Amino acid sequence: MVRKLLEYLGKNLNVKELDETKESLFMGSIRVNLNYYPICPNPDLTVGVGRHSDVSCLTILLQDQIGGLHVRSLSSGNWVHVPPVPGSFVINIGDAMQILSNGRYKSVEHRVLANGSNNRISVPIFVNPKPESVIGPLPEVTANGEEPIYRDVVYSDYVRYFFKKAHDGKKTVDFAKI
Ligand SMILES: O=C(O)CCC(=O)C(=O)O
Ligand SMILES: [Fe+2]
Repeated sequence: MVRKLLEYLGKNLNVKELDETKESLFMGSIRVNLNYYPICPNPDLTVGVGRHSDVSCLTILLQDQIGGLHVRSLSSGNWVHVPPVPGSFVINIGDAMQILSNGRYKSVEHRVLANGSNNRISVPIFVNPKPESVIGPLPEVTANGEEPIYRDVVYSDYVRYFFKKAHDGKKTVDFAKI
C-alpha cells in the first residue's frame, strides 16, 4: 500500500518509477511508534501531543475509536478534528516529502488533545528516507528550472534537529530552507 501511494505521489513529481535510489529516499527506513494517552485529570490544562509535523515522507496512522487528533487547515489555519473511522488509516504527508517535492506537497501540522474520560491508543507508522540519505528537492522537480527552496540535508541531521527541541508547529522545515 505504501509503495502504491508513493508511486502515485511520485508521478506528480515526474518520478517515473520507484527504483532503488528513490525507494531509499521515500521508504528507506520505517519506524513504528505505540502511543498511549492515559485519561487526563486536567484536559484543559494539558496537551496530548503538541503541534508538529512529522519528519517522515508519509505517516500511516492507526487510531482507536476515541478521537482527539486535529490537523491544521492550510487555507484557514483552523484546527480540524480527524474523526476515527473504523478499519481505516489516516495518511499524513511529512516534512521529508515536502523537502523532496520542493514544497509542492506540504507536511500537515497536527496535534492531539488530552482526554478527560478515556484512554487513547494510536500507532503511527513513519515511512522515512534512510538515515544516511541526503534529501533535497528532487532533480525531477527542478529539471524545468524551478528554483530549489530547500538545501540538501542529511536525513539523520534533520531528525536530530527535530528531537533536540520542543514541538513547535512546522518550524523544523526551516532547518532545510535556503
Ligand atoms: O496519536 C496520534 O493520533 C498522532 C501522534 C503523532 O502525531 C505522532 O506520534 O507523531
Ligand atoms: Fe505526528
